[in-house]
Amino acid sequence: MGGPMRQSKAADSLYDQYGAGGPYQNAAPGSDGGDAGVARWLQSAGLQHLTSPMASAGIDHHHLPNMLLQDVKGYGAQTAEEKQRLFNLMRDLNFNGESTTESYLPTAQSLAACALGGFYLPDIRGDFGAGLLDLQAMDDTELLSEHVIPESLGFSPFVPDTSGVFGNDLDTAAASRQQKVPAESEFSSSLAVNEKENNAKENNVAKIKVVVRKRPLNRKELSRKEEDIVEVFDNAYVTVHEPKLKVDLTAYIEKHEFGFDEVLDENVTNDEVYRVTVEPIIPIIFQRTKATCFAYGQTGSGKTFTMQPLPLRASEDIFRLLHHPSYRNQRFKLWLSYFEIYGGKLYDLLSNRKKLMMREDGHQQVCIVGLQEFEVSDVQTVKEYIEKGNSARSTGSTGVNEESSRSHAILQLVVKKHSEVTEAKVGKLVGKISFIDLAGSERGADTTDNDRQTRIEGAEINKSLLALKECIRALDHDKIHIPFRGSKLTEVLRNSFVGNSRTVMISCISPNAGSCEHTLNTLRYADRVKCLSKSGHTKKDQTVIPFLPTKDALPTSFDYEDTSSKFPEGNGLDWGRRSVEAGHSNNSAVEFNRQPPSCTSNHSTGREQIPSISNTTDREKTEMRGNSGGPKYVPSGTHSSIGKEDPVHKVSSPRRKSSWEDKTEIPGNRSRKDNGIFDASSTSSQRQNLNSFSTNSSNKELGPLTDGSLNAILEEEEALLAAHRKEIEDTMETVREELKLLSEVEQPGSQIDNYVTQLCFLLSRKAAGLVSLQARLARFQHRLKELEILSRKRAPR
Ligand SMILES: Nc1ncnc2c1ncn2[C@@H]1O[C@H](COP(=O)(O)OP(=O)(O)OP(=O)(O)O)[C@@H](O)[C@H]1O
Repeated sequence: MGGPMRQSKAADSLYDQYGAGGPYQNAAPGSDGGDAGVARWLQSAGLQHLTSPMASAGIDHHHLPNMLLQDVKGYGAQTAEEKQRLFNLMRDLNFNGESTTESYLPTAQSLAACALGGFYLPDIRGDFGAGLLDLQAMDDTELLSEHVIPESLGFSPFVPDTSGVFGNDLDTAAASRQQKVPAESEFSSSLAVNEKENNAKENNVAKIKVVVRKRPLNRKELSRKEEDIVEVFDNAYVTVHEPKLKVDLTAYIEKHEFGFDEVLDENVTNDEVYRVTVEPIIPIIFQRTKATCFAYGQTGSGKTFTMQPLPLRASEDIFRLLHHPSYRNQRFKLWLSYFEIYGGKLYDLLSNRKKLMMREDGHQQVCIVGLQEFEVSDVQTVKEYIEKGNSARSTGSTGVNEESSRSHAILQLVVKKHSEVTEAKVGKLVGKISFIDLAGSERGADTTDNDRQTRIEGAEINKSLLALKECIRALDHDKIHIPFRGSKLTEVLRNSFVGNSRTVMISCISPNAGSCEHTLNTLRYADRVKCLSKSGHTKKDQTVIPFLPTKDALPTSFDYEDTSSKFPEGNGLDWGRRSVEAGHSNNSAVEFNRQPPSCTSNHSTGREQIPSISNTTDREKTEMRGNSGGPKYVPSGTHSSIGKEDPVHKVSSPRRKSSWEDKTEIPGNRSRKDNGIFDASSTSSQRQNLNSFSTNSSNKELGPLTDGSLNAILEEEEALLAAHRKEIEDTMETVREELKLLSEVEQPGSQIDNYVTQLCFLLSRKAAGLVSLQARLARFQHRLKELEILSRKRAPR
């Protein structure tokens, strides 16, 4: 990288300026101009005030590195800007005079000093050599440690071009930069601009962004005349009007308000979703960032609908950047992989669902052994891989969604830098983005319903969603310990979360009254992710304002009259408290009134600024309405949904999800409920489970199917299968030996005694193997029974 050519060119140009022909003729490094020369260098960098302490120690350019140690020695560069100038100066020295003596290598001390001062300049790193000043690489061994030409970053098509050199060939720009040494004022101002740009880039993309997307009412909901109870306003707030019944059967509305970074209503297109979620992250993927975008929400709320277009859009923009003059000479390539986590196990969706193993290397880097990565160089290929992967996903049918995801699907786009000579596969990670389509959040309910397999699936999903939330929260609080080991999902994502990371959570919600409880749970989950965030603003589920119906209102009807003006906030809360005291059994009201004050008081309005890059995308818009085939939004009717339970969640056996196109509603799902398969008890037990996702949820609320027992059962299952496989192999080996023995004994003159002894040995071996497998099987059966008893204890029928 950079290579001797570049250095000698730079050295020549610097020598022209500082040495032979330049204004500082006597100051050529290594020359006897020595002290005066160093003083002039410092002056040229606006650091003349640093010369006096040096003078007493005898000025020598070898002392320059020590000047970074002001924290230790009490002199030298004091501010980040001074340090930056000093570094630039030393870099220039390195190009020029130092080549005649020894190269400057920063000492551990100077590095530490930089770290202490919070000083990190990516554009300096490369000039000192690969990774030498790469402080980020210290806690992130996986990332690229080679020099990525930094100048390019300012010219990203995603960042407004203020430099005026956008579009110039990189080499030309670099060469002109090397030849031109700016005058002092120019130097300082360009430095300031760079610093500002870097800060702006950092700040524009929040570390964690929580976005809510509401889908329109679907055909089935419309035909049932379900109410739309979700109201979005100001693109940042969402109100859920929860229909409720009092003990005397009069209807009222509880209003729950939340605020997030973005709230997208039912009219928002997938294109706009991309713009506010993933698009701002793409340029920083090229700046050694690992990003994660995931969709969370109940089944049928639109996670897959939302997630599926995103990787394709992202790859379009990544390709655009790869071909941009800034990057096209960098030998960057894009790689794609797609796998799913199903029942705590990993499967490669692009490799016939090959089972994958997760391993941790010595540097605690998680490797997915056997995962196929494919190099992609155009959008069409990306699309084909995504379609292939989608068709291999495990899905089942729920009452809400005919093709419901039963797994977490993870699609990763990885930018790697390849060296000139090595084979194709080898490349250093520059940055990556993972897209995760999570399984339906209500799957935790499956821990007590359905068959055993579905319960285990549900428990695993439940556990992983809680673990994910815990990890995100820990990350946002810069906690040292991130509980990655909480689940397979978080373990797999570990690499994406450490170091320079960005996370976008898209919470998908359904608008219909029947999904109210799930919608609230989703919003509370999202709120928990953001609520305690020091960077996040969250207008919390802040009021419980009962709508008291007029006398002639039917007990089962409600409307959306905004009661906040009639009832001051305090009244709502008081009412809520009274309802608890009066033994009101509604969990939501109780839950709400237990909200920690820290959350409810956090009403900051500061929203993150997402740089607008819409002028850079002239792609066809994918309209959510119209060409998507999805249902059109229709204003809610007046028919009541109070008392209706949430649609069914029974799942069918796994099938493949054949979705690239939108899916259509299957009316048949409803009749299953009508047939009485899904009775009230199942719904109430679901509700019981759903409460474990509530605001105050913690892992212990998962009940008996939590970490210990679930992990144990999954491990035992794994061990049983492995033992069975080994038993088959051993048996086959024994059978081969038996066949050989038989053929030998049939030979004329064979020893029958020998045959008897050997057969005896082989049969005992076979029997021992079978007994051992039977014992393991019995143990496993026992564990399953225990699990079943625990589940039933938890949700008595
Ligand atoms: N914003 C939207 N606009 C139009 N249709 C939508 C929207 N969101 C979802 N849909 C439609 O709703 C149905 C369910 O969506 P989807 O499969 O994305 O749900 P999901 O949350 O992924 O469910 P599961 O967790 O069960 O997989 C699909 O037919 C989809 O086309």
